[in-house]
Amino acid sequence: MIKKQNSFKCDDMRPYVILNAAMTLDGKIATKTGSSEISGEEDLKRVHELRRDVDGIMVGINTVIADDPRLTVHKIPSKKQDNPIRVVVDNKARTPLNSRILSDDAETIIAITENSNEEDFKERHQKLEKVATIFLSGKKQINLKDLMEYLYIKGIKILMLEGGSTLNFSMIKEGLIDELRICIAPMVVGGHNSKTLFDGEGFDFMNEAINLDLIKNYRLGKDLILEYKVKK
Ligand SMILES: NC(=O)C1=CN([C@@H]2O[C@H](COP(=O)(O)OP(=O)(O)OC[C@H]3O[C@@H](n4cnc5c(N)ncnc54)[C@H](OP(=O)(O)O)[C@@H]3O)[C@@H](O)[C@H]2O)C=CC1
Ligand SMILES: Nc1nc(O)c(N)c(N[C@@H]2O[C@H](COP(=O)(O)O)[C@@H](O)[C@H]2O)n1
Repeated sequence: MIKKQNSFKCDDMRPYVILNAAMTLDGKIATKTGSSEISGEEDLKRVHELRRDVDGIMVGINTVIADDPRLTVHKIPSKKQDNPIRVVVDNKARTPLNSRILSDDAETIIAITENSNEEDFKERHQKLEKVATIFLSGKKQINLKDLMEYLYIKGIKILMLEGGSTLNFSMIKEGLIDELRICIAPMVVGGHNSKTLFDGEGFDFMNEAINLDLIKNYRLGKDLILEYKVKK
């Protein structure tokens, strides 16, 4: 159980953030059509043990729309209390009301902007308010640092980030990721439009890169697991 370990701490008023993802050898986290079943059975078990051990789990809205994830602990024996609080980063309140993430398996927090020019924004906001906890922040884009502070105050001390690639890049660029646990599957799918582990706007030069320390690597079934700490 990782909750009891002291190494999962950061100095700021924010959760310790672990990015977990599965990618193909060519760095893709989904194919060009959005198909994303990458991990082998053993890796999925590892992922669900991690979900059980964290306080919260966060994804971007495009992941909710593409995958309709549950984000619960359901691949290992578990109780309802094992499910982490689910968090969606969703500027324009686009989370579909029939999403599995809104099930009563756990609390769901949807972070949306304070205002949006989008048609029906207010109406969508009001509907979501009835089925989820709403966190308001930012004018056009969620302020991720404010969101992290809010989650910390809510009691989320360890947060698992489960993608997708746009949110992954924003989080690491803002210095909000502490650790990465990456499953590399022995597969190649190609495609210049296929999502990679980090997309977003990217950096211009190598000297801007985020540097990592490899702390652990091991085989798990057919897959390779790499664990890194982000150098501060
Ligand atoms: N293999 C794996 O391990 C995983 C694969 N995936 C795959 O990733 C793909 C989705 O990734 P992607 O399309 O990049 O989308 P994301 O899931 O990263 O969602 C990105 C969206 O989040 C919203 N957002 C709000 N605030 C921010 C912020 N501050 N920074 C960044 N984004 C913000 C924006 O949407 P808006 O402005 O509209 O609100 C943005 O377009 C899917 O195909 C999914 O299957 C996902 C997770 C894991
Ligand atoms: N670790 C991992 N391996 C894969 O192969 C994946 N496709 C993902 N995807 C993430 O898991 C979500 C689905 O979760 P549920 O099983 O529905 O709870 C998906 O949305 C991605 O965040 N992860």
